[in-house]
Amino acid sequence: ATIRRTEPTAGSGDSARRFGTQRVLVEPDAASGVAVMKFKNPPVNSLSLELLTEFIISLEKLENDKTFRGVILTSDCPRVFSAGLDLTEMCGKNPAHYAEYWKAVQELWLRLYLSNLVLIAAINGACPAGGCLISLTCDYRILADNPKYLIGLNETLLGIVAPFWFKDTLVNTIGHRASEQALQLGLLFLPAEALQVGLVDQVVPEDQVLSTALSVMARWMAIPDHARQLTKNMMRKTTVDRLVKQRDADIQNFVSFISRDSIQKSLQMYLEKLKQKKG
Ligand SMILES: CC/C=C\C/C=C\C/C=C/CCC/C=C/C(=O)SCCNC(=O)CCNC(=O)[C@H](O)C(C)(C)COP(=O)(O)OP(=O)(O)OC[C@H]1O[C@@H](n2cnc3c(N)ncnc32)[C@H](O)[C@@H]1OP(=O)(O)O
Repeated sequence: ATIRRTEPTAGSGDSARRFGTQRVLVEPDAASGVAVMKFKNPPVNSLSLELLTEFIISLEKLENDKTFRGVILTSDCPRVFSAGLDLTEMCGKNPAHYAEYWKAVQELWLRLYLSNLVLIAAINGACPAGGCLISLTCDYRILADNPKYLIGLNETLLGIVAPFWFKDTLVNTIGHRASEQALQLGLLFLPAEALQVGLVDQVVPEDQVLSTALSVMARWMAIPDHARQLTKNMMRKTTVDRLVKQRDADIQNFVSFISRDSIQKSLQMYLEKLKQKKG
């Protein structure tokens, strides 16, 4: 994917010069050092290999540009933050594809979880599974107060299992017992429930999600970067190292698990159910 620059919006000067790729729009504001990164992979921002790749490229570009200290992650698709991993990448393909795909999922999580940037999730839509994982890698989560916008790691509902580093990320956020129950039951939380269990930090009216994210960002960016980054690293490095130490084994584990006939059947049935839902 190539990074494309788009013309700055009228009268906005350089700081609003947008860039991005086909599926990841980046609206940087150099004056504040904050960029808004919007997923644009309609209809549901499913995390396809292309979106994962573009996401990693755009994140790396922002991390390498010292103008930017904070990034707000949000969706350009209505009603959905991200539907999670793209199910079509995990069924009906071959082991080599599964390995390539999973490596990209690992890479995105590794880069987000230990990012030196302040990352705030402005969750303006449904946020299941892989979408929830992305929000969990952020430093702060704001969810729109819409009962249709459920959030959680619902993998067991599909007959699959969230890998240990998904689990670790959830445990680090809501604690062990709450995670144990949420993961086994594949819980999708309503906004008020997500707030109560600590899965999100704030629930606000839908039209205030971005403005709230911008004001929270200002608070986090008031902290000296180096001290905040060292603290974030201290909090998260043990969790990250668990995957780093066994990335290849994790890929092999994913490939053998996802390739099982029973798992393939579950995923196919789940995809069919999603399509029937519309009928
Ligand atoms: C002990 C450990 C052992 C092993 C573990 C190790 C390895 C195993 C690991 C396995 C993987 C685990 C991690 C998996 C993470 C995931 O993210 S799996 C994906 C889970 N996602 C979901 O369950 C969400 C499914 N989608 C929805 O619920 C809804 O689509 C929505 C609420 C997000 C939006 O609803 P609507 O706006 O009504 O849209 P539609 O449902 O009509 O969908 C529109 C369109 O998009 C297709 N689609 C939806 N979600 C996905 C998806 N995730 N991937 C691909 N495609 C998706 C849907 O089928 C519709 O398609 P069309 O009908 O328009 O063709």
